[in-house]
Amino acid sequence: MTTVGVPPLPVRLAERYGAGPVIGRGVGSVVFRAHDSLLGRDAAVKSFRVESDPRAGRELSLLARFDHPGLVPVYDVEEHDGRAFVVMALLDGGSLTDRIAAAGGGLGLPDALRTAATVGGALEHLHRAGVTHRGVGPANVLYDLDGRAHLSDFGVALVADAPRITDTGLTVGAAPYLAPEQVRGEPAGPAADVYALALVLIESLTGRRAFPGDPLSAAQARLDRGPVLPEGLDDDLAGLLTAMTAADPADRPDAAAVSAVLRRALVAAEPAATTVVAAPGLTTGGPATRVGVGPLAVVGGALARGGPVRRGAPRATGTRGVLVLAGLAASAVLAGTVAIATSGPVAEVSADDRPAVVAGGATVGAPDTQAPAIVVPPSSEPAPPTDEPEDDTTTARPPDPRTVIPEEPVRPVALPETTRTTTPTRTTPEPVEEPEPTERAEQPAERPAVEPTRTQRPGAVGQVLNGVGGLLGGVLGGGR
Ligand SMILES: Nc1ncnc2c1ncn2[C@@H]1O[C@H](COP(=O)(O)OP(=O)(O)OP(=O)(O)O)[C@@H](O)[C@H]1O
Repeated sequence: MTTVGVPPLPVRLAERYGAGPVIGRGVGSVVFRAHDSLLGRDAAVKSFRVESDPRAGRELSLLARFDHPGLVPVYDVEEHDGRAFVVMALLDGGSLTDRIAAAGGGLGLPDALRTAATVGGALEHLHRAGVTHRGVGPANVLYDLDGRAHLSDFGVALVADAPRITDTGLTVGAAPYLAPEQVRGEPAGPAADVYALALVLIESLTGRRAFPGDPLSAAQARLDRGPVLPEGLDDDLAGLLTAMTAADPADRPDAAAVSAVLRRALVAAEPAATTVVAAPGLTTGGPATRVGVGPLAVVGGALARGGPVRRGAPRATGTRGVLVLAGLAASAVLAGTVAIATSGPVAEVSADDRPAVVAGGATVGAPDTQAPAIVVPPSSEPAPPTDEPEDDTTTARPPDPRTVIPEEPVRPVALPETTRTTTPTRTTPEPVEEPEPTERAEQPAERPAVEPTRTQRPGAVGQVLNGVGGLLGGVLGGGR
């Protein structure tokens, strides 16, 4: 068995785990297969560099305390010689990225909701423990062989919370899923995870990024407007996605409220899967039919019934946004990942406008008070594609036994006052027939179901982007 590129396991782990081949690589990390000789099962080991610091070990040991069905189970951890080793369950079912790619035009509504509800529950668990994930994205949603979704990489988020460990090569956010406040370089709390989950759900439903295009224009777009929602969504789901992607993090529902609504939407959608074929962009095929999730009884302006939500309200862009985006450009964010890394000077900024991009490419200070650092990742080889069974969501089938059916009656979900008073802005006339795409970058295989009609104005950020765009050439990838 070849173990090329696998860092040597610390003695204690080596006594129990036999290292196997590399499964994949992230930004500054390697994941490899291992065999647990004690329990006679395979596992996955993720290794990444951390400060050689007693705190690293202590922070890592907290990982194994997280126990939630929506999180990747962590079996063991150790810090040795400046490297962290996280032994976790081997999830051989591929990632949500793989599933979306295999489905071609988006997952069916039940499948998309099931995954989103699971991730929402995992986020609720993490947030209650005071941990913000900061890396929510399809690549970090892994499936076991029974098809259950698990949010991975939460350990990295935890370790990244330790200021002294943050100076190392840890990923703190996947560019395509960053919330506006992260793009602007403002503190990123749990609301950023909620925002990212909304983008993940939209992508799951449509098969396309909510903000397509290269990382720079995608970053700029989310400062200007909300995402375009999939066509045919029930008003409740559209309202939920609108609330989750509110420009102001304080206006977003928390993960608990989100997962409650998603679970109920899933319960309503499951039986529908036996009879309803969704509209284009929501399933892999079939005649267009409106997709509903049933009466969710969600209160609050953004979530209440009352007409489909199509947003696109212009958003103010501050100086920080300019600086962070400039950092994004200048640092050539390979594979669309915004990362803290160990090498490469990037940019220097004033303390007043600190987007957490500092010379040397490392971030200083607690991530909760800093923006993602922008650097060239030391290693970002794409993980090999994983064979993933394609979901046939158009096939009639009984309700999925994995669905969590809440026993309590449907209850209103309280949202922040500010959310309730949010007035969604329509940007798309209804009904939409054969809309002409307005965003041409990163062309999807098929025409988006709904396109914004608002023309983006470059503004300050755009000017910066225009200025640095030439430097980038074809370096920037599409992100994870
Ligand atoms: N528990 C696991 N079981 C099976 N495969 C895994 C597991 N954890 C990660 N992988 C796979 O290993 C590869 C690298 O994962 P890793 O978490 O290091 O990178 P990433 O999440 O893509 O990026 P980053 O860590 O930089 O955010 C990915 O293809 C991922 O699907």
